[in-house]
Amino acid sequence: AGATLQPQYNGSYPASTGTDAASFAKTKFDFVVVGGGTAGLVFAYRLSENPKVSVGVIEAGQYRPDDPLIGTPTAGNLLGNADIGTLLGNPTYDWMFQSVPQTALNGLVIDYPRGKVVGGSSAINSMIWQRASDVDYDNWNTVFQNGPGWSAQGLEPYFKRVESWTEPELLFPGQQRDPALANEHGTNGPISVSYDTFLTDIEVPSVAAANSIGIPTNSNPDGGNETFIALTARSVDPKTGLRSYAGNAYYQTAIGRPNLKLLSQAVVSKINFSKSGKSGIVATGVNYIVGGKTYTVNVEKEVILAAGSLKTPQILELSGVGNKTILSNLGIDVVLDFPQIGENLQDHPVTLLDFKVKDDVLTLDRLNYNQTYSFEQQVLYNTSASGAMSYTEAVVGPLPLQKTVDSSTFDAMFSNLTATLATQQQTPIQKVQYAALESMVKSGAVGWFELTVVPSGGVASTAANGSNYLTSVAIELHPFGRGYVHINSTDPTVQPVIDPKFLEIPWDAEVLVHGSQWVRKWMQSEPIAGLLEGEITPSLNVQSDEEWDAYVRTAVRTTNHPLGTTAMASRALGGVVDPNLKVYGLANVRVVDAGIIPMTIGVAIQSTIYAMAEKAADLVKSTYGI
Ligand SMILES: Cc1cc2nc3c(=O)[nH]c(=O)nc-3n(C[C@H](O)[C@H](O)[C@H](O)COP(=O)(O)OP(=O)(O)OC[C@H]3O[C@@H](n4cnc5c(N)ncnc54)[C@H](O)[C@@H]3O)c2cc1C
Repeated sequence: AGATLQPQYNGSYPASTGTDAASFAKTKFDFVVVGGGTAGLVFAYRLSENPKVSVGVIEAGQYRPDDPLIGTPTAGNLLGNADIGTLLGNPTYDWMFQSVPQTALNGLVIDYPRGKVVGGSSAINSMIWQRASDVDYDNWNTVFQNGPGWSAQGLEPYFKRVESWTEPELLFPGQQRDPALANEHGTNGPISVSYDTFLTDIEVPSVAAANSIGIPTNSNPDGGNETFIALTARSVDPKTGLRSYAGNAYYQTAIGRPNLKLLSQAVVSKINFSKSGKSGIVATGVNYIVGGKTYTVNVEKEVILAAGSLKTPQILELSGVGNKTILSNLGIDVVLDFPQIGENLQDHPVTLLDFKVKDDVLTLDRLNYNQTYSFEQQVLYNTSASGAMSYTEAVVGPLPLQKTVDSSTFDAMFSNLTATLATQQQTPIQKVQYAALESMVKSGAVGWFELTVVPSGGVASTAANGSNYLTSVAIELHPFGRGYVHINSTDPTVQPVIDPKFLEIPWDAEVLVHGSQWVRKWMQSEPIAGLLEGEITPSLNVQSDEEWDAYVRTAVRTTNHPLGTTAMASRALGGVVDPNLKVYGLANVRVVDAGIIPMTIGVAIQSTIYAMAEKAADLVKSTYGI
């Protein structure tokens, strides 16, 4: 039994997208973009708007237009446990990286899904579309010294440029129809941004329960203040019900341009450099592997690295740009000693709580065990792009820490934090980050931990057939932990070593402990409490702070927002790219992906990445007057 979606797309994919490995190598490109993912495709689309500019994109994954697993919102991601296939953990779509065993999590290994398909992670993500509070972007200007172009105000036109926004039909308890919300959004951009038109039985009572314990509804979370509970936007086209992502919204609409070529199923292994000219270290082209054979494509102007925060550092290191000790140990010739590359890895750690929901309460689990319902919903989706198959997570709530812990707990946590940080050796960038974080958390005006609720089970524990569940989630938005990603092999197909160092700073564990406790309290509040049979995971056996701490350390996962590994910051702070996204010390290499974000922001990161890539395209266009 299960939904009737076809498990795999059976159509024939173009073997390539109008090019092949050998002819791509012979083409003259002004820009070679490494990675046809979220940011890379935005950049390629914008640069190739000018027919005189030639752009070549190299992507490791396949081109899968019209794939229902990618397109159908509920299909590949939320219902990953159903018999309709899954995007995550499926090598056709996912690099399926894993972290090293986490020291503070008793050796737990964290799964790191990353999109490996045209569209990158935007093809496999959960489609939540959020904008952070102004302070998070203003920090890029002030704290990281990138200038006013990188601030909330400087980025605003780019957020709008990305979007075709449709206002919400449904409203949550406490939500007003705020005209200011429309002013925050664009109406002519490639990505369709909309809101759920279908809810299960648990979202509205969850929001009402949060309201009843002092968390108001935010009617305009995109207006510079992300905090409190809100109906979140999502990257779904309301007319077709399909995921709107870099693959279909950007690349597919530009596929006919003769000056844009995308080579799929090709893995970039290194950038080639020349040091002989007077311009310093100049990228001359890149090497890529197709079918075991290495090809070289030359570049006229620039190499744009857009392989994502976990792969761009690997490509730089394989090319001789990185920490000289790591490179020399692997026998790689050092082109540029750059120890900050791959450092400063940050992410949003998360813990989950599963609750059993009463039998007559609708959750998405019904799609899994009730064939009549799932057939009905499939027909509804196919005919009107609506219903359960069109669902994405709707409830988000970045809460200031002070809303979830009392002032004496906050003070105790804060003094422990200060004591921990005092014992640490900090890099220049950490020093300014920690000072900014301390002042942000003390202000009580920034989201520190985010709640969300998923109307299905099997997320934290295995769902029994025929039963209904909800999973509520506590996400830490501004952790102090800093990890790294580095190579330990010269083989470009071997995944780099990923160590997010989750919860090594005790404060980060305390935030998740108190966040999880708050989530339990939320679920024990009416009206959501009346719909629940009880807590399954971790169960009411877990009560004391120590028991919660032990649970959290077995249950941490990533929210899939790794960033910061090629941080945009001044050179004095140890930044890797400058405000034009150029790698310091290299004449013509830029990074345009999540790696440039210097510090975690208080929301999911995709809309920020799209906006950043739009801005990057403008910067490059103005550099060359194109
Ligand atoms: C499972 C999941 C759920 C998420 N949910 C959300 C959400 O709901 N909301 C939100 O805002 N964000 C979400 N995110 C985060 C967001 O989608 C990503 O942060 C964002 O898409 C990353 O964009 P990017 O351009 O940095 O990298 P990517 O989009 O990952 O692009 C990198 C591309 O480079 C390619 N590549 C890498 N190495 C090579 C190589 N050597 N040669 C050739 N090609 C290469 C990859 O295959 C990929 O296509 C989620 C992410 C994941 C993985």
